[in-house]
Amino acid sequence: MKVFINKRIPEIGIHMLEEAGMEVFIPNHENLSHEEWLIHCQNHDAVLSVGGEFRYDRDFFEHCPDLKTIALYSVGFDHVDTKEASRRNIPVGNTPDVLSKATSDVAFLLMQSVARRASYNFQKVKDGNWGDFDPLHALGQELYGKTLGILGLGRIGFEMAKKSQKAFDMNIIYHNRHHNEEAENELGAVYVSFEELISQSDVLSIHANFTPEQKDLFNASVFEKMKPESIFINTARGGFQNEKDLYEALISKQIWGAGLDVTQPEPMSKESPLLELSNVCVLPHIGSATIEARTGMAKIAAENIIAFSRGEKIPYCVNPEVYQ
Ligand SMILES: NC(=O)c1ccc[n+]([C@@H]2O[C@H](COP(=O)([O-])OP(=O)(O)OC[C@H]3O[C@@H](n4cnc5c(N)ncnc54)[C@H](O)[C@@H]3O)[C@@H](O)[C@H]2O)c1
Ligand SMILES: O=C(O)[C@H](O)CO
Repeated sequence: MKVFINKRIPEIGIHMLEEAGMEVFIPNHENLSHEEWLIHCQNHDAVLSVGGEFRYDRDFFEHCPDLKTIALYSVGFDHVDTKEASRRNIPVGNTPDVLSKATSDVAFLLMQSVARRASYNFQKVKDGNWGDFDPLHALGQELYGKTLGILGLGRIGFEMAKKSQKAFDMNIIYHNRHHNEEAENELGAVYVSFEELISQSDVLSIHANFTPEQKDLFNASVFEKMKPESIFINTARGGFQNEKDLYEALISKQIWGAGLDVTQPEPMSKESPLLELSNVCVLPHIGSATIEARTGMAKIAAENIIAFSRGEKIPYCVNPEVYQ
């Protein structure tokens, strides 16, 4: 099988594919145009797809009739029309679990950074403005015993809830498509409605999978129902937040602060007004950026393609209906 990888991944993944007898092609420059990417997909049996900038939609599939499988180098698959892939008998794989700890670590890091005003204080040091010990200045808030609300309590949400409870004895409430019994039994997590989630959370952290219907779910009407001391965290997808409304909510002190690993669009413009606010911390989509997670992702993506090449079901499949 001929496999196209649009960006270099940890060597282990490439090695596994080559060991299994595949011909692997990786372009020698990374910023592929849409057209270049499409041509490579047309000329290969499988694509190991890194990043979310290329969309696997109906138009894509029409242009690539010979592509047989897609192995995403991500757990999120919001850039793939999975129904269309299934209709064309194309199994699509993702990389769950191996990045749950790393990504939830980033949500946890953002929660603490915002609560203790890390961006603001770091900027002061960089500006040569260390300042005297001041009992009334740069005060953050403590997280102990507060309520963490999770939207989308799946794999990553569970890890975030677990570490927040262990570290800060936080109460966990959540809203999900279905009850998460493990979280209810192990962490005492309480299922609430979306309205209760937004009005009761001291920290609200998004860990749901993004779908187009959820675009701008967090908009002015939601922010105004949140607590004035609440912290908004998003490590899922930037499409969940209306950034203009988020900015308004922050400057009008409807909420206390925001920590984002994902923005809309990505990359965020350096002119974004959100970057001027001292109660905001933005990271450039680094949730899974650890050696361990990225290595695990490379192995899983390779396993998906190898299983496909052997005529087996791919082990991590986001469109299982393709096998029915
Ligand atoms: N920042 C990063 O680098 C990074 C890294 C990994 C994953 N992610 C994002 O995190 C997402 C979650 O990953 P996961 O492995 O935990 O997925 P998961 O499928 O285990 O969990 C997601 C949960 O969200 C729920 N859900 C979806 N929409 C919802 C809604 N509107 N309301 C309530 N619940 C909803 C689902 O039922 C599911 O239980 C991914 O889809 C991806 O977009 C980001
Ligand atoms: O969905 C994912 O896995 C991330 O966004 C990339 O690591």
